[in-house]
Amino acid sequence: MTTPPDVLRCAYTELVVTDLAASRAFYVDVLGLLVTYEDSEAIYLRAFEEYLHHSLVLRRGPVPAVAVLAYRVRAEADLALAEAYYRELGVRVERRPAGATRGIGEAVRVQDPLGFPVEFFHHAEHTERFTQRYDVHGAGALSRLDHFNVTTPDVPAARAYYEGLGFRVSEDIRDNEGTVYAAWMFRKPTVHDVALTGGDGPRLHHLAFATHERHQILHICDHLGALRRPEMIERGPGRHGVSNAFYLYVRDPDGHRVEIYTHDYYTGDPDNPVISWDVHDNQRRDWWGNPVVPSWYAEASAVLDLDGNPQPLVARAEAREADVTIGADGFSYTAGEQGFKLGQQV
Ligand SMILES: O=S(=O)(O)c1ccc(O)c(O)c1
Ligand SMILES: [Fe+2]
Repeated sequence: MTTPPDVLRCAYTELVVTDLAASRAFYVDVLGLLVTYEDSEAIYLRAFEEYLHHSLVLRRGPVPAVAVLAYRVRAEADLALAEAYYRELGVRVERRPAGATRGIGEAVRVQDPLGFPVEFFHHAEHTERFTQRYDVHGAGALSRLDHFNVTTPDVPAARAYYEGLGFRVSEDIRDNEGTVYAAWMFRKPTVHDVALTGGDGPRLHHLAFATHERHQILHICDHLGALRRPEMIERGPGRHGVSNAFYLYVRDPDGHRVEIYTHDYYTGDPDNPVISWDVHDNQRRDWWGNPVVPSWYAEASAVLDLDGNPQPLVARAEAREADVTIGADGFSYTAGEQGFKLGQQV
């Protein structure tokens, strides 16, 4: 294989939304993202610590979907490496001129081997960084985009593909028979830039923004309560087992899933130990043992191909986590000195 591009981190995604005003109310008024630019067709958003033009684009369209998952690369020269790497993989590759996406320089956009629309860019327009603009921060104050979580049928194959791009595994979920249900992979020195969730795919399971404080996550819950929109809270707040992050999952007006996430850990040393969880460990997905709601396993966002058409799904052939943990997490167990403790039954 040719040399892969030097990926720095996950950088932005573009979501197709059916009601731009309703989405603006959710991402700006509730989640507190900053508007870098907006017009009648699209809104370009960033979080408080971000100085590139955007980390999220909302584009008005007829069907909710994901138009691109974009990674920033270290230098402009990495674009040629990306182009050669993906041409050697035999997938569709497009060069995009600067400005093809507002605020983004020249880019390489591909349909990756897993079926996802993925873009690599270096140059992007700089804008004001609001790190200390506490006069503007709401109580929810998202600081930066943290990761993508993608649903894909074959987790080991997806892991090998991302390892080819220089990503490393921080944690995974597997069973004693060797089935891998999920894996977390990183370029920036945190738990992940991308997580691989075993399931029918390609789909986007969620995008995640980081906050600095747990109280900011709690405020978002209180804010949704005040709007009488508790149904937008899908899972959490809680403490993850994998990643150790404090988390909340909310669903936007189109059902796109957004995680708000804080307190994971540093992974930057070359000997960072991989943590493997037993799929039956009732604390893997919620450290307090709370069950995972069935919709969290079942639902995810469609992704578009490079022509803007929804990608057909490939069914997962191996066991599904929601099946092997009976219900959401009923009859799971947590092994320990006291023997097995059964998880909550749904
Ligand atoms: O539910 S898990 O603890 O496996 C988990 C860990 C980290 C994440 O970002 C996530 O979405 C889910
Ligand atoms: Fe996540």
